[in-house]
Amino acid sequence: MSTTYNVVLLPGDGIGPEVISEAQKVLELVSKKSADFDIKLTPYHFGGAGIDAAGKPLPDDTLAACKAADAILFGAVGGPKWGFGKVRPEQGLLSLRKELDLYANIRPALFPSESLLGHSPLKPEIAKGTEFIVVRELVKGLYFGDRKEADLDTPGSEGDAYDTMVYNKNDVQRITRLAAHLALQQNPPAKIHSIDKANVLATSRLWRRVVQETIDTEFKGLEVDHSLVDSVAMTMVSNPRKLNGIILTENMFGDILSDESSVIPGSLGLLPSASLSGVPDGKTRCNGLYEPIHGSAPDIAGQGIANPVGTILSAAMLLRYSLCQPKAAEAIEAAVRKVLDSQDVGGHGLRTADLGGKVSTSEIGAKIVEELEKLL
Ligand SMILES: NC(=O)c1ccc[n+]([C@@H]2O[C@H](COP(=O)([O-])OP(=O)(O)OC[C@H]3O[C@@H](n4cnc5c(N)ncnc54)[C@H](O)[C@@H]3O)[C@@H](O)[C@H]2O)c1
Ligand SMILES: CC(C)[C@H](C(=O)O)[C@@H](O)C(=O)O
Ligand SMILES: [Mg+2]
Repeated sequence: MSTTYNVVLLPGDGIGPEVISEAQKVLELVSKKSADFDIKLTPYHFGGAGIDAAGKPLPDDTLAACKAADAILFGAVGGPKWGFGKVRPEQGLLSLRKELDLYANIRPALFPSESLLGHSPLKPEIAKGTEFIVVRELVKGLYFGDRKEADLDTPGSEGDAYDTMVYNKNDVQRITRLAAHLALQQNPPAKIHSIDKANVLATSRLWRRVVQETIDTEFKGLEVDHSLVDSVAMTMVSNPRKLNGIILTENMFGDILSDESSVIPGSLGLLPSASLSGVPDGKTRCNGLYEPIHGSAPDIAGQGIANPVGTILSAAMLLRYSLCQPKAAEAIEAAVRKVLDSQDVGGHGLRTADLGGKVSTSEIGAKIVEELEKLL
């Protein structure tokens, strides 16, 4: 008997709906071709689209559907229409991560195709062979601590504002365990690079000690080193292979370092992510939200030129981690690689504008679907 998986689609704002629509076609094909399972895809309002439709970025029916789903595929939220006012699209994303306790954000910075090397702004000999996965703690830290907005309008107000970074032992232990789990899935086990700012921050001194103790007591034999975030930001673009393995870090550092990592393969539009509430063992279905690491890109929204690869690779992660369908995930990754490696009529790679090509979002999506059809 065939299983039906319920996947919620959150297209969101800006280029979100454009890239989600291509990933949707990929998941529909996987569903059609499988004898064992069906994927039911249902869209809901979220972000700015949620504010417009229901007055809040995470409408009640969207939250209820996400809680009941097997997985969520998300595009991006935000944009100048909603700005940085009291009700912001981004608040919906933070609430959803918190509501589902999606504490582990996995952001692989691997080359989906070696043929991209020539497009990386880094010299090929520097970029080649870079393979690391950023594991970012996602529900604590500066994003969720006590905060105060500045009052700049009341005469006499000093206009002070603050955000507080809070971590406790349990927060650091559980994300370390997940990073160790991912390290152990590689052969030989990957090295863990824990990143902090222990020379300044109390939360970082807690982080460094608990990471080390968790590895020493529960994962003997795994290698871990500790570095400061400022120098790692430099290493990432000067000698990125030094970071091969697992980069383990807190919420804000992980946000910044993962965008920086997209420079290595050449575009922010290429990188996928999974946000999980538990360890992905490939057997137990794991409630998760899957999204490209980029935002709503207001500068190119509506032009049909956004790169959908990061979202399509996020759909592959969804199949692997939440639906336990590794073969379908591998087929999608192979189809993406095939398309990025192939040439269009002008002799250039089949690429969107961010990678120096002229192909549209939907043309790349259709080509990936065509290749996938041959592999499933
Ligand atoms: N997960 C999310 O929903 C998410 C993530 C990051 C930023 N945002 C929001 O997005 C809005 C815009 O933020 P930003 O401009 O700083 O970051 P952004 O990631 O949207 O864009 C940064 C740059 O990368 C380019 N880019 C991004 N994705 C691309 C793609 N798929 N193909 C080709 N080019 C791509 C954009 O054109 C832009 O030049 C803000 O409101 C921000 O809060 C949302
Ligand atoms: C939109 C914003 C809240 C979000 C974050 O900072 O986590 C984004 O930048 C991301 O990387 O998913
Ligand atoms: Mg970000």
